[in-house]
Amino acid sequence: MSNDPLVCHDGGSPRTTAFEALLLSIFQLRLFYPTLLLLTLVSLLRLQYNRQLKITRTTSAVPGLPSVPNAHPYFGHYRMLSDPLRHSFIFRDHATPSGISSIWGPGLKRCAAVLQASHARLVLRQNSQRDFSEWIVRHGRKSLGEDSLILIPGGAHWKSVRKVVARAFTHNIVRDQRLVIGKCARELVDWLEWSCDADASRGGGGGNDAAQEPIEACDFFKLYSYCVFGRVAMGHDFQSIPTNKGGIQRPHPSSSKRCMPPEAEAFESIVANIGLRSTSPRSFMNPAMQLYWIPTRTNRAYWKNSNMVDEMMGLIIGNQLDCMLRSSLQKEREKENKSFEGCPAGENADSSLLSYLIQSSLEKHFSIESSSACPFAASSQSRSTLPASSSCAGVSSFQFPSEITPAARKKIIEDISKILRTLLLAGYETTSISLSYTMYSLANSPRCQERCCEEARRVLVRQKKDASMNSSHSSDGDGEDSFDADDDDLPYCRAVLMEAIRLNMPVIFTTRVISKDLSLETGNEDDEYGKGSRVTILKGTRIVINPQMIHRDERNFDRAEEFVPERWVRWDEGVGRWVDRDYNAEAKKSTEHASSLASSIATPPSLSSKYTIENSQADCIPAANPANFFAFSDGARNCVGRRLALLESTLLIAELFRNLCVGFADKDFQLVKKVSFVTVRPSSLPIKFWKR
Ligand code: HEM
Repeated sequence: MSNDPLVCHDGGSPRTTAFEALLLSIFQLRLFYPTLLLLTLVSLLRLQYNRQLKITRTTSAVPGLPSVPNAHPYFGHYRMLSDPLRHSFIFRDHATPSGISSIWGPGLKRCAAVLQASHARLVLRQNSQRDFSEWIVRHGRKSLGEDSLILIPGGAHWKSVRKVVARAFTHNIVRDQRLVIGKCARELVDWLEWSCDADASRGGGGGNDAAQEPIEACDFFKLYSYCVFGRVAMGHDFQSIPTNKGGIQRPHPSSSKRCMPPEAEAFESIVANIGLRSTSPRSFMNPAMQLYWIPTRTNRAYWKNSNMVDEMMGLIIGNQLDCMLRSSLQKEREKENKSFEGCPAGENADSSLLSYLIQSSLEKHFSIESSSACPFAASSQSRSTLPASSSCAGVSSFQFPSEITPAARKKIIEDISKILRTLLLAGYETTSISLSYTMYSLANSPRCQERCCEEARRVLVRQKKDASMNSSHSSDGDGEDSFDADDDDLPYCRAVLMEAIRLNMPVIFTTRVISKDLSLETGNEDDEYGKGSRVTILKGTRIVINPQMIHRDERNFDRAEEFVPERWVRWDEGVGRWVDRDYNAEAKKSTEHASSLASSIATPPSLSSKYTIENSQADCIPAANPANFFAFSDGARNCVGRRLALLESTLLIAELFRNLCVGFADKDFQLVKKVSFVTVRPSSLPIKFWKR
């Protein structure tokens, strides 16, 4: 028997009571209208989807240029381009002979992609407007602050923030940090050498064939870049590189992931969070991922990590600021001949880039607020401590004050904390990924490892000789020699890094929105476009620049797919060292005396005769044009931390290879990459080191 309440069971026709009829109508209304609404929505979405599909498949984003087919209707080509190795063919195969194609960006944004270095250079040098998706900007700003240099699209505001940051990264300021960086490199290599000995004593033996614990390259080099960032940019030691000090046995570098300081893990999780919330389609529909105040597990973890990073940065910046204030007061007192206790012993007010950031930030506040309230004007109850020269007149007459108002102190700490978050995001992973790619390239090239070793040993010997003559040699205090050199002293090691990131770039791609119509050449002599033909790309179009594809194109570099550091440097017999190659001078010389060029190549010293043939083949490569190298981008919006990245990576390469060799833990290793947020990294790169 049916239990349906709407059926009469007395044998007659079904009857409904008034109440049941009401229920029925509500039930019907309830389902009918939402269903109707849903169906309408789905049809509209389908219509829109088909429209976009038609547009993206059939029309060119930039008229006059070949279009890359099969764009995703909502994400354009961005998703496809995000893995430059797998998808590079869609640029090359669907471009004009001079390498320009037309693509759709997310939300049907009009984009042109360029492959030729001269086009990329033109775009980067003429424009400083970069754009990210609304979602990335929204979540990025939440985590990195409103004024995050990376996220500001361009314009006057970007210029003023960039000025503050760029001042802390000038050539000389970064160069002054070489001893601090050299010491970090020495500590990391000391740890590795200790692990090689430990492996050997456990029966692993030495050399390439020995069984050793594999080291995950990215995790391992993160410890180094975190250490350098802490000491150089913040004047703080995070102790991310384990030492044997204090009698505690350090772990093997194969477990480097577990050595990450908690603040570094917290920061990484914040960065991963930006990526998750702003690039995953599932997150867009999930209110708990979009609204930070909902007490979900992800949001609670986010706030916990964010507070941890804020607290750590607040403490470090506050200490440095107070120290600088005390120093300033000390100087003032000294002038007045009064004794005063300044910074505690060992604390140096001007030791790190942080001091320059603080100073630039003070100057910025100072000049901005000079017309209204000066941030350093002491409150009514405290004495006026501004030195006479630091009146609120402007930057040029700036002198560090000895006291500031509590509100100004808080503001400065907040501002610098945001700048440091951005620098950490931009500099920490990029450097560790670059070093990992360098190990990948060197593991494939024992020949280049040997040349790095030769250069590192030679520079160290010369350094010792110079030091014994001047008797001002600095040692790291542990009886080990570390480099008192910068990357200009180690051109071969620097060339190795440049060549490694030429082939494998840590940053996926960059974009510029062009501010005025741009005319680019589209053809060559023997193609359908013809030499001299041009296309006009309209103002407001987004230009996509994928450096790795530009770097791997024969139009821009000879033997583009090969790892040949010698394209950047040559051996100079006269000075007895590697020197940077002068592309323009060599290009001129080669057209004038083509035949005499090969015979003019000097033979560099070698540790063995093992690689004689390969070395001489490498030495014959034409010079690379540095203007075609975009790993740090170009123009006004290039990488602000380039100097630091080059210095820290070069010093580590020299320190590593003077006594060690690198190889793959697995002999059949194949590089597979993964995209995370804005970087492309090896999904895994297990390597091993052994002593020479
Ligand atoms: C090998 C390591 C590095 C690589 C490959 C790299 C690469 C890049 C690239 C490609 C850009 C984008 C520029 C553009 O859009 O045109 C960039 C921007 C930036 N980089 Fe680096 N970078 C590295 C290390 C660093 C370091 C160590 C720092 C600082 C500590 C840093 C700070 C920045 C900042 C702040 C920006 C944004 C500049 C702006 O928008 O004006 N980078 N970097």
